[in-house]
Amino acid sequence: MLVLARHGQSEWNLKKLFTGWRDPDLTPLGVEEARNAGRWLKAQGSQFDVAFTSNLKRAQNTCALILEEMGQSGLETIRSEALNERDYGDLAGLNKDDARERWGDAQVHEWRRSYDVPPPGGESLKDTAARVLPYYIQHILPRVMGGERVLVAAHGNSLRALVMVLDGMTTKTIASLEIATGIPLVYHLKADTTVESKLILDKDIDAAD
Ligand SMILES: O=C(O)[C@@H](CO)OP(=O)(O)O
Repeated sequence: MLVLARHGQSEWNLKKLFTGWRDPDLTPLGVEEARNAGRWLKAQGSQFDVAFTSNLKRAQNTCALILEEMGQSGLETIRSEALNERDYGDLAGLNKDDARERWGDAQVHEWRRSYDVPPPGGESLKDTAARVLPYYIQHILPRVMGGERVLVAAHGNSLRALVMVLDGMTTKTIASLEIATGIPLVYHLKADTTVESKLILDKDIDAAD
């Protein structure tokens, strides 16, 4: 089992600022989203053998809150900057609405969602994939294929890079993929490492207990 979870809402998500490698913490809502993700996973009967997260605190804290809700605080947790958010370069810290006013909707959308157009001074999704995928193949996938239940708590664009490959999306269809904060994606893989099943663990799942 491989569970991908984007961090809960961050302070800069709330302020609509490009974040990238900057390191804001979760908002109170983000903390609640992370805890809910843990509750839903627990209600589903899931447990983990290892967790991976980035070098940024919004993902690390999301990881810790999920594990805490599952009664698994202290689980082996491996941090790597390979799982960090896309580096937003010169856009980091700018307001997304202000950026649209300055450069236009189409240009800003291209920087945010195209596959291979990098924001000024930053990484395209292709550049992000060039560090996320080797890390996935070398460090995460062997543990999933070894039968371990693996949590990856990371970021919108580092997870888009991974989901693109898992779901067999193209450089065009990836442009419309959005990953919501705090909604776990639960994958089971076949022996050939392709996807057997995918469940989006959202609020429709009954987690009353
Ligand atoms: O600002 C960021 O780092 C990311 C994720 O919040 O934004 P976007 O959705 O624009 O890629």
